[in-house]
Amino acid sequence: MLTELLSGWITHQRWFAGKGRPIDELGVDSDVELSPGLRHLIISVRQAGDHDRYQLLLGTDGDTSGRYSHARIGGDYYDAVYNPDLTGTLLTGMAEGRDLGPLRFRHLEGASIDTSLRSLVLGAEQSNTSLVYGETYICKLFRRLIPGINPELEIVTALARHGAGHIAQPYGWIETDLDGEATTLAMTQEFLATANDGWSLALASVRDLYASLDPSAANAGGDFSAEAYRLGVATAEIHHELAVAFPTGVMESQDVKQLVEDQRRRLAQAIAEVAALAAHARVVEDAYQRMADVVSEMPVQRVHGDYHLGQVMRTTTDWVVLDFEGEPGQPLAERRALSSPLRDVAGMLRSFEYAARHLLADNPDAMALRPRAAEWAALNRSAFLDGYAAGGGRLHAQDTVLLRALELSKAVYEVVYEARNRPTWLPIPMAAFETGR
Ligand SMILES: Nc1ncnc2c1ncn2[C@@H]1O[C@H](COP(=O)(O)OP(=O)(O)O)[C@@H](O)[C@H]1O
Ligand SMILES: O=P(O)(O)O[C@H]1O[C@H](CO)[C@@H](O[C@H]2O[C@H](CO)[C@@H](O)[C@H](O)[C@H]2O)[C@H](O)[C@H]1O
Repeated sequence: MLTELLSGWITHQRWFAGKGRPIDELGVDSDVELSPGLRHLIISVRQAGDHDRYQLLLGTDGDTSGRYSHARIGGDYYDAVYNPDLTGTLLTGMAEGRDLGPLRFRHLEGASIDTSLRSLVLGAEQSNTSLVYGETYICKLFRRLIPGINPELEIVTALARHGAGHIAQPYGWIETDLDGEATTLAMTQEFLATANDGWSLALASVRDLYASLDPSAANAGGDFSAEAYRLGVATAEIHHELAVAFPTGVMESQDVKQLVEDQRRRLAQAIAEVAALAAHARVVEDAYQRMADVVSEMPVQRVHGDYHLGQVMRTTTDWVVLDFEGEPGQPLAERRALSSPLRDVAGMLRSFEYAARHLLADNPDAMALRPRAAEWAALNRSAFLDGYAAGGGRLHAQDTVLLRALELSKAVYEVVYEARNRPTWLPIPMAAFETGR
């Protein structure tokens, strides 16, 4: 039976958020034939009181033995995102503004979409699945569905309307109604074919530093700091554009204290899930307390919300920011809430730490390289912050306290994320609580 096959298969998918917990029930909420051999499913997964919905493209043309055996779900079914003979229907639907049962395919006003292009699945570590059509479009299928308009679509279309730079142009989307709310299922954007993502560029620089005889991060051939500076400038500019396109506000002391309480609750939840974090609770608590004591007025606005080196791409001319979705797994209201732009700054600073430390794992010279890793992270941290200030980003004296608390808060989130998804990476965020910064 299809639901049994899906229960066995879904737990092995990178984007499945309920790993490690048994599935109590899996049901099909919506099943729409998009074209012969291709069905669009929305499924409900119930686990220990939690209810999550996911979408998938189900290939039913029986081609599971050969080309799509790697995507086999079971029986004659497979994950049809891998079949370019079938996925063209998504582009055609958006280009033509089709309605198929409960599914609505839409394009932006004036956008013309080339429907002849064939897709490939992007082979990235992802929470969603992206299809690249030719070298022109990227269509991201949001796997785990949260009722409401996806913040990515909301933000990118608003920024495009304001003529903002630093974004990949949006073309179209697919939506349906979930719990009575219009809910984004997929979104198509310009594919930046010649760009490199920040994570690979940063790792190339770290690799170069570790291999070089010159012990200084600034002198090594793959110095990243000029890019970190430009990224800081671009980040400040995108924050400015977000502040123009959406409402802004100032959080008063009382609300800051409430925010700190929320962070404390998240820390307690994280400790309940990852016991090793308990040993570091004091460091995090102290930083949160300082935030509650010192931060009296905090400017807030729409932000990226899950900003890291994997979310930014260097084109030949500039940095482009992707994936304005916020932290996957957080409730939509939280992801859309106004927040300090320094949350994004903190996210990127954490990412420099990740890049520096990632290549130490399994490295026989790890002990000797540790000071270089620290130097690389410090150099790029400071270049990014300089760029952020130069680009008009707000960074004042009291912000040091806020930034520290936000960095540790992000590290707490990362501990849970890694424990669930990549346990061997856990030491990277754990190290955040040991440094004396
Ligand atoms: N518009 C784009 N052009 C080129 N590559 C992209 C584009 N959007 C995403 N990517 C690639 O896909 C990766 C993951 O994209 P992202 O939007 O962060 O997905 P997810 O939400 O699943 O993490 C990026 O790191 C980048 O390599
Ligand atoms: O990009 P996503 O929206 O899927 O974000 C999630 O996955 C990220 C990893 O893919 C994760 O980011 C963490 O690992 C990165 C290196 O892979 C590192 O650069 C980031 O600083 C670190 O937070 C992100 O937290 C998670 O939400």
